Amino acid sequence: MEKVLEIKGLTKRYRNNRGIFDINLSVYKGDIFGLFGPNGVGKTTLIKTMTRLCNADQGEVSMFGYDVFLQFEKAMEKVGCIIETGVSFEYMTAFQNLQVVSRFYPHIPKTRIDEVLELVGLEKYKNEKVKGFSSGMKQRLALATALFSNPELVILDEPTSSMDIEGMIDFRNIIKRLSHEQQTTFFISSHFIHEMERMCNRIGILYDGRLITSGLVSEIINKNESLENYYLSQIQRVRGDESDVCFVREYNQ
Ligand SMILES: Nc1ncnc2c1ncn2[C@@H]1O[C@H](COP(=O)(O)OP(=O)(O)OP(=O)(O)O)[C@@H](O)[C@H]1O
Repeated sequence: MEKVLEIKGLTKRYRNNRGIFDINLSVYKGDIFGLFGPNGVGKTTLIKTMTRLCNADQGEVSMFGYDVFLQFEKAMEKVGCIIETGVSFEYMTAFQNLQVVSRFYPHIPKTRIDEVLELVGLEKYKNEKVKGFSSGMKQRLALATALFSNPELVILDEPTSSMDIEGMIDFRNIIKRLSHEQQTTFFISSHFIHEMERMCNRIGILYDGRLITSGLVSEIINKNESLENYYLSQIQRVRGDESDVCFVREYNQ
């Protein structure tokens, strides 16, 4: 298996002592890796630190064998990202926004604009200004931007947070198709555990800034009824007390 992304001992501590601590993980070609965790556990911090949007205190990150801190441009050459919210120009149409993106990739034919708009289901709205888009439509446009250059690794931070059920299903199908047909590798953060279970083949659980466990979703489901059960058992393990977790279980019955 070809390793596309490797993180070793990555630590970023904010002044308030929050952050991410000693993160170690590997992602392989064609993986759909899900970084799961509730609000505020450090998903965005991890993504920002591994892509150098934030300075790391310690640790190593390599993409395609290149050190992100020492050979940034080489490491990021085949990477597409949406971090926090995708940026778009509100007074331009979806098509014009992608025309702006296309200027950074002069070697890619302009026909790619229509191709990605169709891929994310925005072809009908391509001549509409982004200011009239719903937040789910903006997330689709952000995905089109991230996929424009046909990257081999796509890093997406909470890409479906504003999408409706159709948007989420479309999103899942796009990701699965690209992973299957083109061996595109995905690193996706989310707090939607059921979505992760359906979409990802590998998962890591972040809790209080620490990666408390990671593994293949198929193996986890075989041993536990669901990813949700597994998550609860892992939280219980690290917390060492059962009370809160039992409450969540009972409440769901
Ligand atoms: N610039 C900053 N300075 C200080 N603390 C920060 C900063 N950015 C984030 N934090 C804190 O670090 C922790 C992790 O935040 P982060 O945004 O990475 O979490 P997250 O898992 O992405 O959350 P969410 O799912 O709500 O987006 C939080 O407790 C947050 O308050």
